[in-house]
Amino acid sequence: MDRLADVSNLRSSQSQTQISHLALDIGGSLIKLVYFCRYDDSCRDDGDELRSQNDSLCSKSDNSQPVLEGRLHFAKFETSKINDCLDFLHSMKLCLDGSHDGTAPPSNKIFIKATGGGAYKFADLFKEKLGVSLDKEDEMECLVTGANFLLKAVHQEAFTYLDGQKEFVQIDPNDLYPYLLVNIGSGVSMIKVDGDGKFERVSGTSLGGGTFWGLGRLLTKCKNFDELLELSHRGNNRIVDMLVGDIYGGTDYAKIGLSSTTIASSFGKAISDSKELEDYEPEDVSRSLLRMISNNIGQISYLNALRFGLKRIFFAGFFIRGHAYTMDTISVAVNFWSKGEAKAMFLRHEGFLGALGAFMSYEKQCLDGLTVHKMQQKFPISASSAGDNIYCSLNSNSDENGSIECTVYGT
Ligand SMILES: Nc1ncnc2c1ncn2[C@@H]1O[C@H](COP(=O)(O)OP(=O)(O)OP(=O)(O)O)[C@@H](O)[C@H]1O
Ligand SMILES: CC(C)(CO)[C@@H](O)C(=O)NCCC(=O)O
Repeated sequence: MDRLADVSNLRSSQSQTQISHLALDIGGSLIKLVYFCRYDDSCRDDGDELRSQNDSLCSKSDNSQPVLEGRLHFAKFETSKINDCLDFLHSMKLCLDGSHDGTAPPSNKIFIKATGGGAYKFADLFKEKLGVSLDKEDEMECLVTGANFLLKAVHQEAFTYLDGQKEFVQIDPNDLYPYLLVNIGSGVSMIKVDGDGKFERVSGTSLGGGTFWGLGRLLTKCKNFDELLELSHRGNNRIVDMLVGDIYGGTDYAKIGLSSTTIASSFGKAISDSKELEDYEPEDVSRSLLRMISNNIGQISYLNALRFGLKRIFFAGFFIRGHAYTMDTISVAVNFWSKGEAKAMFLRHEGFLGALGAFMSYEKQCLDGLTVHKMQQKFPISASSAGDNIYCSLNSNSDENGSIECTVYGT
């Protein structure tokens, strides 16, 4: 599978840096990792590595002095290939167990923050293979913490996408709430967010990314997710979908606001007796499926936004993959149903909300402040917990392979 960063690159970058904190989000389809690599030469403390949560992770320094400077890195693995992830983590062993400097804590004291269902399902496997315990954090809470962090602290994190146009949205951290967070993973969660730690999961649907990938694999014989997405670029859904015009003899049904090109029934043309699956192009099937799932999520999201009077909807989760057609379809659905009242927005770190939230929970417990910054520019922003300082921006070329430069400050 594709990975955010090839494991060999990750390994070579590790040799120059030290991984001091790591958090995992183990979902139904993908495992997401967020880890902090300190810059060796800028580290102000004595170099404690990832340790037990009660131990020296909580390094302190003088007032507002940087205690760690480095980069937040992101990586992902397929959950079905969890052994690749375990191998990768095993390759961090030197950092994890502190054996390089003789400060290794007893293995039963090593904790890694983890969220998602896999934090429960695979806890024994992590213990058995790596000797580490997973310190479980609630999935919804992590999603919200991750979203709030990104939206408040990372410059140019949110954007709209309509008619092929991507536009970054300036978020005022003092005027962020309330909003609807729609996380499209294997399944979909819709969360009304009212503040830091103030949220309610108001809806969800099982027709999500897992449905697109699962049905798409069966129907097109694609071997991986990217191949399926790639196919959808080239397809024409009108071959598979039944349009209003197909039913109305080529005309609009203007009285109820439906144009002839509106999809009346996803996959509706496949009812034809004269065609079997082999007679359809996989490209067209993939496009129709992507449109069906994206439309449905866009519509349910809008209805939930309407239910609670929310004007802003942020879409996240790895289903999106920054894919133009997916974002366009979701945006059109929100725009269509809300008659232009509500706005669909997307996040650059779409798939890492949960892992970031789990990472931030180290901060709640012991780090005094995670500060993310860009060399040239600093944006002072109040952070998720009182007293913290977050200065932040994102390295401008950063996409899903991106890392974020940051500093952990002591107060
Ligand atoms: N390389 C990939 N391999 C498999 N699925 C991918 C890939 N890239 C994107 N996806 C899509 O992303 C979805 C998973 O997204 P995400 O990682 O956000 O959710 P998850 O945490 O695995 O699921 P859940 O939260 O429901 O447990 C997949 O179902 C698929 O639609
Ligand atoms: C079960 C979770 C929360 C696991 O991440 C997710 O896959 C989900 O929100 N599924 C949708 C379940 C539903 O509300 O119908």
